[in-house]
Amino acid sequence: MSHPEQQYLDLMRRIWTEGDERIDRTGVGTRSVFGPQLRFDLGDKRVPLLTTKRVFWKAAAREMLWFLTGETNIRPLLEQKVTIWTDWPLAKYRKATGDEISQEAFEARIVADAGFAAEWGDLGPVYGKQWVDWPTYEAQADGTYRSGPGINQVALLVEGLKSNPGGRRHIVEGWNVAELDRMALPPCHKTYQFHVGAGGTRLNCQLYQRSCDVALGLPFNLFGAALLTRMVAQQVGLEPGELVWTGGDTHLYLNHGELIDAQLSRVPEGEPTLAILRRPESIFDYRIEDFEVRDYVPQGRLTAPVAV
Ligand SMILES: Nc1nc(=O)c2c([nH]1)NC[C@@H]1CN(c3ccc(C(=O)N[C@@H](CCC(=O)O)C(=O)O)cc3)CN21
Ligand SMILES: O=c1ccn([C@H]2C[C@H](O)[C@@H](COP(=O)(O)O)O2)c(=O)[nH]1
Repeated sequence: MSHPEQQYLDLMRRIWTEGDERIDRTGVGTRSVFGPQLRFDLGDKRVPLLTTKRVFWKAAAREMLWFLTGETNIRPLLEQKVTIWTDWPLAKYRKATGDEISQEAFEARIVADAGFAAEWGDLGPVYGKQWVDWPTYEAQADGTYRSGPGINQVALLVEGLKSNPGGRRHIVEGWNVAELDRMALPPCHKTYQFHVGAGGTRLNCQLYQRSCDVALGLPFNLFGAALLTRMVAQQVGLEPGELVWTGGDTHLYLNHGELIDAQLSRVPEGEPTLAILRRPESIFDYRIEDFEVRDYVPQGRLTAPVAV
């Protein structure tokens, strides 16, 4: 049987050799395929964490925990030294002020100055906001609308899986059409659907990712989705089942060639596992210390520039 990671490498090779080339929004250019699928068995604590390069899984885990807090400001991420979201607020700040501040100085200022963070560190109503506080509106007698209570999709998901495991509506959705224009980036990993299988014992998850940066984003997104599935499974008392990942526009940036050549020359080895050390009271009470990755011996780090 081939290593599960081989699916990732095969996808990478297929996009690089057969992908359709185009100029994308960022101006960098991509090769792209549409609609691929990857499947990973999450049983026996297995986790889709790439071994053909070092993936900073703690950054992905901290990002996932940040989503679950409903937070949309990058400040709490930066306080934990997670810098993957800095580029967007930084570009906006530079453009608005003409100040060519360095990334490090911008990040330091977001951490040091709450007022500055409130003004420049927010990404708009992205993932976290939609997941745990999807806005609602209530019609008034005079025909106007006022804000209603937010909807916590994640809490409803956990409740729904417990009360109706056979349900076909276990979905967490990030794509709030009415608010897309206020988001720094419309959600990429936009839909998570959960499914209870294997005679009611296992929790499966399918993630639909409308747009995927295979070299930089996908390694994080796979780990994040597996982590979310594991947390939800633990909360509802199910064994982890399968993670199905489906991509929309699934691409490689043209300036990622060096990383791609290096990674495709490597062979996956080992079987990392993810242990959750504690069962918190709720899906919202996990901490980074609760997660331990074992048997992770990745090959060397590979870096590539992120397209903004
Ligand atoms: N073009 C693009 N690709 C993405 O993957 C992406 C975006 N934009 N925009 C929003 C978020 C931010 N994400 C990112 C951004 C940067 C890295 C990145 O640079 N990763 C490096 C270093 C990670 C680290 O130092 O912690 C890596 O080697 O994986 C990964 C995911 C995923 N998303
Ligand atoms: O979690 C994420 C977030 C973003 N991406 C990538 C996918 C694209 O390369 C860009 C987003 O650009 P759009 O023009 O909005 O599609 O970010 C990712 O792979 N994973």
